[in-house]
Amino acid sequence: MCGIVGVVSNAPVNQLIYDALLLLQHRGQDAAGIVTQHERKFFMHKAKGMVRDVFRTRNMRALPGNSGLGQVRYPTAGNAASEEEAQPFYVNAPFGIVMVHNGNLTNAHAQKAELFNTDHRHTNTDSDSEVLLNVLAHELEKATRGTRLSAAEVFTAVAGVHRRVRGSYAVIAHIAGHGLLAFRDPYGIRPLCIGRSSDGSFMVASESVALEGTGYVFERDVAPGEAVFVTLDGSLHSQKSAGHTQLSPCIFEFVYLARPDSVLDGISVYQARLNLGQTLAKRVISMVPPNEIDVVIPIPESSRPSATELAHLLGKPYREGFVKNRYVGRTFIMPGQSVRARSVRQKLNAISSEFEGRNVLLVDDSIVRGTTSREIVQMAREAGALKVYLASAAPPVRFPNVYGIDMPTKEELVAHGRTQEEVRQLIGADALIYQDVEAMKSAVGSLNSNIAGFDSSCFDGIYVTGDITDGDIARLNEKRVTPQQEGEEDTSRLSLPNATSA
Ligand SMILES: O=P(O)(O)OC[C@H]1O[C@H](OP(=O)(O)OP(=O)(O)O)[C@H](O)[C@@H]1O
Ligand SMILES: NC(=O)CC[C@H](N)C(=O)O
Ligand SMILES: [Mg+2]
Repeated sequence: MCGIVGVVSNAPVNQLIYDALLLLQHRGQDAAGIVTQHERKFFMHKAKGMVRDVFRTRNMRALPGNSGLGQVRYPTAGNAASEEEAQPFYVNAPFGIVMVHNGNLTNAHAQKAELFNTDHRHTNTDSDSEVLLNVLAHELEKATRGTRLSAAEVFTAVAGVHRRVRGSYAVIAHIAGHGLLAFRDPYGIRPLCIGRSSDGSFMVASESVALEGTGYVFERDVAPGEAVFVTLDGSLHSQKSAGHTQLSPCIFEFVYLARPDSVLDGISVYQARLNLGQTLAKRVISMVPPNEIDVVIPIPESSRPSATELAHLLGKPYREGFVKNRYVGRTFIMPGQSVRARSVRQKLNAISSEFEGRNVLLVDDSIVRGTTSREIVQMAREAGALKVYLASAAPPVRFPNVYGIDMPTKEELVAHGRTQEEVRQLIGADALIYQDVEAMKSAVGSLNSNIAGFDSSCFDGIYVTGDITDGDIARLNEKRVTPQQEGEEDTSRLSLPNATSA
């Protein structure tokens, strides 16, 4: 995941894009970038870091113009450390295009070769997004050969992109002098929505929170396989540009990635998390007698809605036993395992009085590598808990994600190849209760009957774009450079002796 935003307005957009990126910061903390357009010229600033650190006043002043786009990056392809892979990406022909991408292509290697061998286009990084931009540019060149650019040519080009690329892609591109283009892959794996302000200007963004927080009114989601083109004078054109489409959003957006105050594809993320808490309550009651639980404690931040609902249904007090340092970012989306492990204790601290002499039920939204849960269970014991039970509002994460979440190999997932009992021992809990896969799908799916299904591949191994083989996964990881590969100690796989001696 990453956060993306694009705007066509009749007033300067630099501050507006900055504000929207701040509202999407939870989707990417590694790099940020903005491009604006003024008199057919693009102005860009991008760098590694969070939005507040990347944009100083002098950078903001150098972003003039009434249209533009931006991104916050969470690297899931190429080199996490590379400044050059921060987005937006730019190509000068045809017309001049800048683009931001949320998602991951699963055939970037093949497209890169085709770009080089057949289209004679050079890409200079290992980013799949640079490949995607060059495919778009090539298709736009083909569609406009000998004609002027209008919405029809733009949609022909996007149809060409759908024919060539596979994987997940929510995209916003700006074509110099012409307009803003947004499109979503045929499965709508990553979210994208569109809104309008009272003065008639448009915003396209990953999540509705970015619209609401900047004074825009949510209008609708971009449909899977649909392309939307807003010309610089503010007229909107849209067309379904992909053949077969089937809305199958990533269920992990509802579990963890998105902000709870967003509504994605007609589903309130907050309500989805409450529902997950309800179904989890049934599992908890079947595994731990409620009279053995004194208190329900969430692991901040994302598990809170599920934990409140769970506590309510169990009839147990809900208490805040951990305080989160708000200046430490989200641990799961940090690149590199050792930095993630260190961050858990920097980020969360226990309030001993909530634990002393009590049997506590800790609730998290998901257990991925097990980094958070193992530390937290130890901290609860150190704070004086008698029994420490752990419940996860999501089922075990057992399969790699290829659509833009940083879970590239199954080996690093704590539940891969292990029984629930083995995971419990590793984490050191007295009981471990996971959500059931089907219960998760119906808890979220019941909130919008128009959604045929979800991409739940990290839980069930079913990839909505078709079979993904171990070879594909290995190839996707071939070009990845993580901080570990740049010299950090690799502690990505939890091992049993460490866990039990703790
Ligand atoms: O098993 P793990 O590999 O540790 O990953 C899972 C944890 O990571 C996330 O928290 P994070 O700190 O990223 O964000 P949050 O504050 O939104 O909960 C998630 O909410 C879990 O707590
Ligand atoms: N997670 C994402 O959406 C990342 C976009 C792109 N694949 C990158 O790594 O930069
Ligand atoms: Mg968390």
